[in-house]
Amino acid sequence: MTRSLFLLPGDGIGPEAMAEVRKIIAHMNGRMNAGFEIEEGLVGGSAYDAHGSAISEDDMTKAMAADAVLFGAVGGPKWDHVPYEVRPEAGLLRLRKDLELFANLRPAICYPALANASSLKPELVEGLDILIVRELTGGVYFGEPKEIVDLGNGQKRGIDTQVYDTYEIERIAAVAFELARTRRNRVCSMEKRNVMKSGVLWNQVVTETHKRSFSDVQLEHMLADAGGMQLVRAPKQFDVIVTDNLFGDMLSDVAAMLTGSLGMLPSASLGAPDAKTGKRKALYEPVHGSAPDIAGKGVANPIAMIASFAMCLRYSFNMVAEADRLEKAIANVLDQGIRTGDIMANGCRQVGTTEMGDAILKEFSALSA
Ligand SMILES: NC(=O)c1ccc[n+]([C@@H]2O[C@H](COP(=O)([O-])OP(=O)(O)OC[C@H]3O[C@@H](n4cnc5c(N)ncnc54)[C@H](O)[C@@H]3O)[C@@H](O)[C@H]2O)c1
Ligand SMILES: CC(C)[C@H](C(=O)O)[C@@H](O)C(=O)O
Ligand SMILES: [Mg+2]
Repeated sequence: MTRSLFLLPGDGIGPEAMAEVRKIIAHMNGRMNAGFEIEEGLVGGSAYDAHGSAISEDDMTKAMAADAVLFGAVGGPKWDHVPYEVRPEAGLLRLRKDLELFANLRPAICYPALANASSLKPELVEGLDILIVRELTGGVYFGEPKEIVDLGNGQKRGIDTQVYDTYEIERIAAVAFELARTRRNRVCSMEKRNVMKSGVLWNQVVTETHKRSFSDVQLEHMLADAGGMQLVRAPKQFDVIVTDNLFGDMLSDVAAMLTGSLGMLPSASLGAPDAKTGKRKALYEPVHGSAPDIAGKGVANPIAMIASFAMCLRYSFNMVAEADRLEKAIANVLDQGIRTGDIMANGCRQVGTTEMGDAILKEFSALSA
């Protein structure tokens, strides 16, 4: 059996973190006969430097054809002044849109060993396990018009448009409710119906979807600004949070700090299952960016990238035992007091990206023996 993976390491710390996943894949192919077939492409600034666009048509075709895409990170100051249409982030947005990856799962789990690394008091985050389900192909990210117009009087107007159709809200709500059933059975939907028409519709459609098909799940609605406040006041009150593209972007960065560092948060971006094969397009990416401030220094935390690969094993290949073991390996390494700089604490041993990756691979290998 072959399993095709398309790797897009990207820019900054993306390639550094991806190198650690590549080692795990090689181990799984060698020792477990996993049959991963890897191809690699360029995305973001590195693609722009090579051919003037944020992703080539050839690489888009490969991403479309692969069983799963693993994505590092894109962006950085070097490309701050390239045209907006070909900026590094445009490559990621095109992948999400063209592969129709509408459901972005962003779990925020506080590993017991990291309760002290969070900016919140340890008792607020100990045992935290929440899942942000972010709508990923709609809203203000993609709505038209999206432009800067010259008003002719020395003024310009920047316009972004928030748009949501019923079906887009229904399908993301259904994903959240289904996932809640496998967890603690609670969903909190966040929007701003007090100021946004799209928020009014979001609230109505989530309520109707719940009533129609998921009334066994507990549903709560919260205004997104209050939701942000509640996330830092008492984060453990949440199980699954479902929200739109922009609120989901912001709230997941907030949730990242509950877990200790942006370097800890993985994500899975999933499409709808194919009607015939049941297979879904999928891209796995850490929540963090290219971290220009630490890129090239070999100090980045590779855990978000490795945990994204664990999500890939679970959601794209149904390799649930392997995914569990990889996550357990991460937890064990943290328990041993091994830390990258972003999660460093007193009495722990600080290591670089490669050593952290090696330690996780060693533990994973031991757990798999
Ligand atoms: N998915 C993506 O590719 C993605 C996501 C977010 C931001 N970006 C892009 O990345 C660039 C930088 O953005 P930013 O600085 O706002 O966000 P960032 O996530 O790159 O960095 C924010 C802070 O977190 C730290 N950090 C992030 N990941 C880390 C890791 N794995 N280990 C240790 N520390 C880590 C960084 O050092 C930095 O101090 C921008 O061009 C932005 O558009 C890309
Ligand atoms: C890089 C950027 C386009 C992206 C987003 O805004 O969705 C990032 O911040 C994320 O969280 O994945
Ligand atoms: Mg973000």
